[in-house]
Formats: sequence, C-alpha cells, structure tokens
Amino acid sequence: MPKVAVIMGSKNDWEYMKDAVDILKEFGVEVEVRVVSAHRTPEFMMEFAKTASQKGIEVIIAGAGGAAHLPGMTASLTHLPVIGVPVPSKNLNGLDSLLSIVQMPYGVPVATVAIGNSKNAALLALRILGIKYSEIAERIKKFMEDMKSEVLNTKLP
Ligand SMILES: Nc1c(C(=O)O)ncn1[C@@H]1O[C@H](COP(=O)(O)O)[C@@H](O)[C@H]1O
Repeated sequence: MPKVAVIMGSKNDWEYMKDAVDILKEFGVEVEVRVVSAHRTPEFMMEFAKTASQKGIEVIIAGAGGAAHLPGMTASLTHLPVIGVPVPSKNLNGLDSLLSIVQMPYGVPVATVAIGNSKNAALLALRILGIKYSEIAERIKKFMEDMKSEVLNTKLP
C-alpha cells in the first residue's frame, strides 16, 4: 500500500492540512500524520526525516507557517520528494510561509504549492505515486476527466 507522511509544524496547522489527508485516504493511500517542528522538536524532526524512507514513506507533505523551516529541513535530511504547504500566518497571511518554503537553495528542492492549498499537495503526491502505482495513475486520470466535464457543463445564469 502506498504511504505518504503529512507533517505540520503545529496542531494549529491541522485545519489547513486536513484536506490533504482526506484526499490521500480517498485514493487508498496510507497516511502518517504528525506534528513535527524544526524549531520546537529539532531532534525528532531529524529522526523522522532520516527514517521516513525505511518506514515505507514514499512522499512527504510538510505544512508550516511563518518562518517555515520544516519542509526545507526535512528535504535536507531525506532523498524522498518533499511537498511544502505554506500555511496562512496571522500577521502576513502566509506570504512569509510561502517565501520561506519556496526559496530553497540549489540541491535541496521542495515542491511548493499555493498558500493554504494542501489539496494540491495531495494531488501532486498522488501524481508522483502514480509513476509506480498504476491504479493511482488511473484514478488521477479519472479525477481530471471528471473535473473537465464539470467545467464544460457549467451553466451560468
Ligand atoms: N514553521 C513552523 C515550524 C517549523 O518550520 O519547524 N514549527 C512550527 N512552525 C509554525 O509556527 C506557526 C505557529 O505555531 P503555533 O500556533 O503553535 O504557535 C504554525 O503555523 C507552525 O507551522
């Protein structure tokens, strides 16, 4: 069974990260969900990132707000693909989170989605898994077809 980790810097990020977990589960993916913080639990973050692959995790989605170091630090400690979700912050509405996550130096990529868009993080993780798991690729294709039909059949007043 494919396995994805969804980690976040604080329990307060859950409201933004929940959608990713729901979508992954809907597609039959096993999800490990945890609060992990590069700032508040640095040793645990290191252990989590270093052992993720051995535990069968294939993609990591990391959400964080403000000085959002979690996705980048995680990516520096594992070869697995890391998708960063900039969580909306109180004072700067997530622009700080976005810039913290997206501006990674050469050699340590983090695939960054839009502010608060954990749904796209899940869909990107599924596309990555689809390379290995053909049933997931087929479901993503169907999802795209359904979305297309919905848009084409939209009736405006
Ligand atoms: N950005 C990070 C990291 C990290 O990057 O390691 N750890 C916590 N945080 C963020 O701090 C914000 C406020 O957290 P609290 O609401 O718990 O004070 C959250 O959005 C969290 O992601």
